[in-house]
Amino acid sequence: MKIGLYFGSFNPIHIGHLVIANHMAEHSELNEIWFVVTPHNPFKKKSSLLDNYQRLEMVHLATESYDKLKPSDIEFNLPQPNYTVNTLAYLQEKHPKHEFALIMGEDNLNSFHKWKNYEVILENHHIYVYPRISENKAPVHLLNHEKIHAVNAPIMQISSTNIRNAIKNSKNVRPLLPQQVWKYLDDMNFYR
Ligand SMILES: Nc1ncnc2c1ncn2[C@@H]1O[C@H](COP(=O)(O)OP(=O)(O)OP(=O)(O)O)[C@@H](O)[C@H]1O
Ligand SMILES: O=C(O)c1ccc[n+]([C@@H]2O[C@H](COP(=O)([O-])O)[C@@H](O)[C@H]2O)c1
Repeated sequence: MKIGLYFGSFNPIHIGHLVIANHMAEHSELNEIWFVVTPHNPFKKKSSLLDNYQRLEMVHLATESYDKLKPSDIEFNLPQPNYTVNTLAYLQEKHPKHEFALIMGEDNLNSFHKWKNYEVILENHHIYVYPRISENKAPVHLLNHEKIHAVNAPIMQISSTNIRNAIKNSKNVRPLLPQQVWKYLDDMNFYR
């Protein structure tokens, strides 16, 4: 099977993430999309992060009615911060018959050349990149790389950071989140 790995902090998962994952599941050769919930992105501070299992629960609630979208807690027991190259090696060993590709927004491709062993990732995996509005452009050698594929997915200007800030300021964020995720967040008083 061809699996698209959608790595993220998902703090919280929002409809921007879901629209992209569903687009990839329906309009590419990928059979399934796995949302890999990252305990600790090497480039981000951990302080504003909800607990791993609470973020995983939100991904579970968001994806449970989609056959091709699955949550993954594979990074929970791997060393932190989580370097994607290590997770990919672990996954490939665990599932030798699957072919793993990465899904990432243009914002992540801009800094991809700073990721640990990014050349090794590119040697072994295809990367599907979808458009996001960002100030920087990715380096040309990456944009033209044979393993990097641009995907014409819709652009949604939503971010988890804006959602967290809006909740803190008592704004209504309900349309930006899958309904079950909003209810869970609200019941648990998250991000207030
Ligand atoms: N609105 C969106 N549309 C498409 N992709 C998105 C969107 N928001 C985030 N992504 C992508 O989803 C992946 C996981 O993102 P992440 O969990 O960091 O969400 P985020 O909204 O960017 O979070 P934060 O604001 O906390 O940095 C990344 O590859 C990121 O580029
Ligand atoms: O491997 C790296 O060096 C590396 C550097 C920065 C980010 N990543 C991963 O990229 C993913 C996207 O993270 P985020 O927080 O932007 O959703 C997440 O899984 C991070 O662990 C990985």
